[in-house]
Amino acid sequence: MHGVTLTDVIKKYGETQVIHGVDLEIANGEFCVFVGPSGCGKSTLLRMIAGLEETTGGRIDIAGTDVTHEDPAERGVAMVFQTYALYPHMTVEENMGFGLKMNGHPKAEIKAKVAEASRILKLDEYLSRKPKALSGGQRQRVAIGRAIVRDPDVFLFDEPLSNLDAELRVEMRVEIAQLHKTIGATMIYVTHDQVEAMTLADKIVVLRKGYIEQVGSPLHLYDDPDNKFVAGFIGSPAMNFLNGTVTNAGVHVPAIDQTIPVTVAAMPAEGTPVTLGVRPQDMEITAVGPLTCDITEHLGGVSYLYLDAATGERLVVEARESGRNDTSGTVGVTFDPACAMLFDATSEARIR
Ligand SMILES: Nc1ncnc2c1ncn2[C@@H]1O[C@H](COP(=O)(O)OP(=O)(O)OP(=O)(O)O)[C@@H](O)[C@H]1O
Repeated sequence: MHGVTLTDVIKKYGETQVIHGVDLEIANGEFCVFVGPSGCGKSTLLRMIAGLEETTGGRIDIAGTDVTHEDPAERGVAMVFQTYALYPHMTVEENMGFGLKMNGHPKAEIKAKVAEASRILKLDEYLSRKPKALSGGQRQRVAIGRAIVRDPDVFLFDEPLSNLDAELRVEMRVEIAQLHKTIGATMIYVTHDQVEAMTLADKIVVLRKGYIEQVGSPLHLYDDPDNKFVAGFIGSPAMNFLNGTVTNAGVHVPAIDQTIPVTVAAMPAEGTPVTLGVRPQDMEITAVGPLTCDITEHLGGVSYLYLDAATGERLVVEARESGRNDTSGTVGVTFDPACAMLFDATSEARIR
């Protein structure tokens, strides 16, 4: 396999360990997204693959070669950063070709490679402009172009869209997906935006506190999360979690004053506290129940209803916009018990 392999990779800053023995295989040509909350170690792991951070323990292989202690330039990777770091006094064309020029590549070859990158990224009409005469999205395309001309085995992206406004983010997200389709290279992409992760990734790696929580395709993580953390992180709005207790009829959930006939193979003993998880999309509002509607957000096609329970727990329900989501007074919720997931109240592991 000629992708990227991490074997028991560890990072320490002095006495502080921030990456705790990560094992991961990224196949050749795969689009892999590292996702997780701030401080979970995504950027550190990416920078270790790039060779910008020293690896304290374990091994990193790229394209079949152990690169753990190689210089960044020897690894066959190209990185695109959040800040584009373009040279302000150079044109787009010069910016894209600069790395190759420094490495002594012949002029004709540089011109051809820049032309090819410019064609892929639709930058032809901007080649003679300076960065200050470009929009944020165009600048980021130049930064990507600078990576493309180096023809790397692996592209590394560190939150490349986080400086762009919402509309441009969506546009560039689609362009990056197209780029991956066009050139088919292995790409590793760091973001804390789960929508970016869901839409771009072949494979998502969910990180938390320097550990991998779960690895899988976007839909696999959405449909079959291993624990409450992954279930809550993947999916928007986030999954609802409610406290419950196992009874002989299923799981009693005080917040909604219902016993849900959940069937899992490994049902804990009666009386065991558990957490019940149901996605906002899987719930429906009913006319009668113990929940108070706090706020309704109308998004056009759908609306989100924020409900308060007497237990202090909150729920979000996604409703199809009908123009008559009358939510004055109290309401209830209903859902197919087959949609509900159960988690251990203490360890937060999924109970299947
Ligand atoms: N030079 C350093 N010295 C000590 N600790 C560090 C250093 N750099 C990063 N860390 C710690 O390593 C952990 C991982 O940081 P990292 O930047 O990789 O997180 P991240 O997931 O990329 O977060 P963010 O989304 O906020 O960028 C954090 O707890 C951070 O405080």
